[in-house]
Amino acid sequence: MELWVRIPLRKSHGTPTDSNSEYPKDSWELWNAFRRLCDYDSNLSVALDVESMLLPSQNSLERWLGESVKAVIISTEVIADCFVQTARGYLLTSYGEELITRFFHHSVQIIISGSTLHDLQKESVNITEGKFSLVLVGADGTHTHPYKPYWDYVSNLFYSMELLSEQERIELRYRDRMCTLSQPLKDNLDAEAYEMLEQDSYKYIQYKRAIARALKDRVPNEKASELTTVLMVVGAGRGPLCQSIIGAEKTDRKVKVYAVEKNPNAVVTLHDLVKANGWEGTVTVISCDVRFWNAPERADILVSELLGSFGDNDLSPECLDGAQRFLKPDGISIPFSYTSFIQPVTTSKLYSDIKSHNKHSYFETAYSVKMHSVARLAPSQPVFTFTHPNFSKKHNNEGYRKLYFDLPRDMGSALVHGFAGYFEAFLYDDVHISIEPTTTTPNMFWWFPVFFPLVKPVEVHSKTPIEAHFWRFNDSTKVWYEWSVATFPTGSPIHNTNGSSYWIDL
Ligand SMILES: C[S@@+](CC[C@H](N)C(=O)[O-])C[C@H]1O[C@@H](n2cnc3c(N)ncnc32)[C@H](O)[C@@H]1O
Repeated sequence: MELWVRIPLRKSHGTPTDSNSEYPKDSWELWNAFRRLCDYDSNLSVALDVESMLLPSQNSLERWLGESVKAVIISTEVIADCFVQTARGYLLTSYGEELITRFFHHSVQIIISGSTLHDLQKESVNITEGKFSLVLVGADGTHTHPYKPYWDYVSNLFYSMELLSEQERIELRYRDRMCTLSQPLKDNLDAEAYEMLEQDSYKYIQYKRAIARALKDRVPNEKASELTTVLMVVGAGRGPLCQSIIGAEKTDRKVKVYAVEKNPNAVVTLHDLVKANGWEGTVTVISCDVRFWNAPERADILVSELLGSFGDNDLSPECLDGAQRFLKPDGISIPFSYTSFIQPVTTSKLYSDIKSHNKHSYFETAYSVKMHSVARLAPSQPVFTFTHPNFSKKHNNEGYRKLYFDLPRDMGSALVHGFAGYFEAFLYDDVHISIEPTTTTPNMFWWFPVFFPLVKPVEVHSKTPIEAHFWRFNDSTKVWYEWSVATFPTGSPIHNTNGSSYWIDL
């Protein structure tokens, strides 16, 4: 059985609960109290009752996008308020337009309730003005159904929605589908994964830009015909970064490239690529794990793309620590720095999906997911930063961060189901790639965000910051993250202690 609870969309200012009334001022509190009593049962959803098109603040509405909202109920009276009578007839105002279209994007049903308020025979008018103009009567002056104008209102909003971009259409089938994070160090990527990876042309454009700048800075114009720059591609895959280097050769710099790759299947394709392009004199293919390779000479530039959705989670720090042995003391690493970010989110959908497995370890695992039904509760903040090369003898790749997130004041309370994770990487100078929402590289699609769930969702209030703790640990065989929330009065236990549920093999 599925139960949809009809909740009015209401939030007035002031304290969440008025002491004189049983009814909370913020109807989200009502919903939250009820589903908490039902232990966050995933068969419980919301039908939001829009009482007026004079809506609560954007921030408070935002919370509902992460909740399991199945329907939005709009009464004919509310819609009638959107018809403003003018000298030329009726015009529709844009109140509520954004709310309804945002719910359309989440496949929420719109229910029209109440009796019809427009006597269309008398009020037969043609409105063609403005964005929301509608025809209230058919060409022959009749309507097939008395609710047609209300249906027209809603469908007009639907048809005036912006079309999805090509990329959004491709990504539709990945929305809110969680996958365990790949481990390209332990496992070998298959041909399909390389195929997808290589389609992300914007990433390679940025690499090409970074490599060209680094080559020019390394060798001045007047020495371009004399000096040869040695580049090592660490984790060359099937060769697109070698192509970026050769493409960057338009800088007229002479280059010698070592392409190191540990996946024997990718190495076969890499050899073919070198042969097909006649690069034998420029590119040497090395079939080896870079951590155990003895390079015949030192490199000027290390080029790598060993980044996971959370930056360091594909163990780029550990691999590049191994590779910098053969980098010249003044050598360059592309990327030279990367940072992970987290932000607290409400996402009933992902929480229910994890809960359905009925296994504690699933709540202590990070997932890659194209988040869609999600409310981002506060701006993201940096967690771990790694810079390369790092010749300091003391450095280790463990880390700990305590972060405070403030909910917007007008948001009201919210439920945190976990954290969305992202990365931003600087390749060379200011050339960067990012999936962090405020600095994201447009049209890059290979990396989806990471989701770190919480075993029990944590309730937070706008006056109390969310206190999050993140750790990165390693031992001789693996790397893992631990995380917890210590927000008063609830908080959470530490997740994934000692990497008991989720880890990345070294
Ligand atoms: C994300 S893919 C990137 C491939 C390619 N550079 C590109 O950008 O299309 C990472 C590649 O690094 C390889 N790799 C990971 N760790 C490595 C290591 N320690 N030594 C050599 N190759 C490694 C993987 O097998 C994989 O082919």
